[in-house]
Amino acid sequence: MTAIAPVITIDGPSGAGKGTLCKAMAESLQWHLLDSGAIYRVLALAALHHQVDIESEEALVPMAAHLDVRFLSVEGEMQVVLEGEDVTGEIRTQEVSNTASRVAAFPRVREALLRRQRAFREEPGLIADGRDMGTVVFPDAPVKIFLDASSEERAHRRMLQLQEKGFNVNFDRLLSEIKERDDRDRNRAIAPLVPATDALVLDSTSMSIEQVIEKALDYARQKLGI
Ligand SMILES: Nc1ncnc2c1ncn2[C@@H]1O[C@H](COP(=O)(O)OP(=O)(O)O)[C@@H](O)[C@H]1O
Ligand SMILES: Nc1ccn([C@@H]2O[C@H](COP(=O)(O)OP(=O)(O)O)[C@@H](O)[C@H]2O)c(=O)n1
Repeated sequence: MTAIAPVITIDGPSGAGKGTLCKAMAESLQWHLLDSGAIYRVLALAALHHQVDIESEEALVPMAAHLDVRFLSVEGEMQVVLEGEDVTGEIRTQEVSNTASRVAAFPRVREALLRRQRAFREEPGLIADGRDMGTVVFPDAPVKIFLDASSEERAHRRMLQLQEKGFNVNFDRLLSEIKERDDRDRNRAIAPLVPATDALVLDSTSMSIEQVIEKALDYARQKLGI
């Protein structure tokens, strides 16, 4: 039997710091990176571009199955290309964030995206960022981390991040959107946002980025014996 590449899954709610941690771990270990949220975001954007009804699972499933998306690495940064167009910035807007969490609630949409996500599993290993990486997509992953933080802290982080990118954002609106999205992600019938039973739960509310990276890398190295 061929050995399959190891996976480190990082799941958690919006703004917990998953993307930041995954990028740092992928760089440190020189492993591949899967940003599964970006796939749901691209699907949401494609639906908006093509005026597909985002309430219609029927209409979304074929889009998900045939999504023409490429993830490129340009000077160490991920570039997202949808149907030949660079949509790296556009998939991070609040409208796309909210639409992504709505299309992600449909079971057959998730099913249609499973194989695409699993294809990222390649040697020497994969760092997988999302909501259901440890529970559904890679249940056999040897290292699973669930990264959390209070909703206020996450909204604050997201506000600073969006402001840095030049977006004009209101904290109260951001907080209520984050809570609404968390509720939808946590309470959906399929692949809800919940820590895997064998995940290390890390609350980053009072931790710096450096502390989170150090703790996660120590834990992963110890579990993998590397
Ligand atoms: N422990 C932390 N303390 C303070 N800010 C953080 C921390 N972790 C991440 N951030 C910042 O919060 C923002 C959201 O982080 P990100 O990695 O995009 O979260 P997620 O992928 O979970 O939505 C980024 O601007 C990031 O730099
Ligand atoms: N594995 C995943 C990843 C994202 N998603 C959905 O996609 C949305 C956007 O994911 P994201 O990881 O880019 O979101 P942020 O954490 O960056 O805010 C989430 O709110 C989820 O609804 C999902 O359902 N499953």
